[in-house]
Amino acid sequence: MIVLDRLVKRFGDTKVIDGVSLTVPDGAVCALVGVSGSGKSTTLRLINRMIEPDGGTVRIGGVDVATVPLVTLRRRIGYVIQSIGLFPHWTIARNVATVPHLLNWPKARIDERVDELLDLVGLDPALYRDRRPHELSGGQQQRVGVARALAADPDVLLMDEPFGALDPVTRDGLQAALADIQHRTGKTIVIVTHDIDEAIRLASMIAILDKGRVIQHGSPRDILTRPANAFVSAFVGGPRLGLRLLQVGTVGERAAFDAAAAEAFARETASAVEPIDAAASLDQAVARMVASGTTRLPVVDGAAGRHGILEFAAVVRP
Ligand SMILES: Nc1ncnc2c1ncn2[C@@H]1O[C@H](COP(=O)(O)OP(=O)(O)OP(=O)(O)O)[C@@H](O)[C@H]1O
Repeated sequence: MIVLDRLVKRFGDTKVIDGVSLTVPDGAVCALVGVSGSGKSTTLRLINRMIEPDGGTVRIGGVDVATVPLVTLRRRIGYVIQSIGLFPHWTIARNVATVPHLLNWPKARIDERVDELLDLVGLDPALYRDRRPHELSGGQQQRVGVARALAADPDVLLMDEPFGALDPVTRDGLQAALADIQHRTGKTIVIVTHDIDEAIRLASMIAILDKGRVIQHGSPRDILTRPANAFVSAFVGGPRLGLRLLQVGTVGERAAFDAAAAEAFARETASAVEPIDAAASLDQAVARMVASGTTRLPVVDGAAGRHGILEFAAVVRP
């Protein structure tokens, strides 16, 4: 668990962090969102002591980070930034192994770890291990940045606009890869983004910052359905609010599972309509409906062992 307690940071006369308190549970993905200059990056950098606070504390797993030697802290906290910062003359393997080298791991253990991590971020070790950074695309380099941050198996991953510079297709791919990595490793992740859609897609909790303060935090659904004030409402809402609400709702919540629905399921699947998983989001369901020109989809709820049907009318019901 990461606990930020009444953090304050001044640069000159300006208080850029003004009493930030926030608790990020183990295994959560917390997105810090807000407009430019609201203090997102500064908050992130206070967590791993890239900068020191003027007031307040950061505790990770109950330990005040101010009491932990910096080398130990860097090992326990992975850090990924937008501009990647790979060493250009080093191979990809050497870049990924930056921290294990510092820790003097034996060569065989380093080699094994590098291959495991390249696999994890979706880069074939045999193809990429011995290349230099300039022989990779921006998206591939960013994957290497994530692998490097995970090298010493940190409990916490801090990410500062990691996908900001990428084209939408590459960004989608990397967001999915990150969600998968988080699912498999259970890391606690704090990610800075100014993109509320990225936050909704990746995060289990969102903290909205404005002028160095957390003005609201909660699940993506809470933030969308119960914005604390007009600022949050304008920030998360606008013309795309309806589409964002679809992202935080699941098929299972809106599908019917009674006897009639089970019969409709059988009819639809008999005519070769592919069922959708009850855990899928409603925007995925609507996308499928639009693409296949239908207003109903058969639904499989694997967890509860039942079949049902999702009608478009149930999706748009308030
Ligand atoms: N080293 C520094 N010296 C002086 N002022 C700084 C320093 N770092 C940040 N600031 C100021 O602190 C405020 C918060 O900056 P921060 O980078 O945390 O914002 P942000 O929300 O991450 O913004 P962005 O989305 O533009 O990256 C800004 O007004 C910035 O100019």
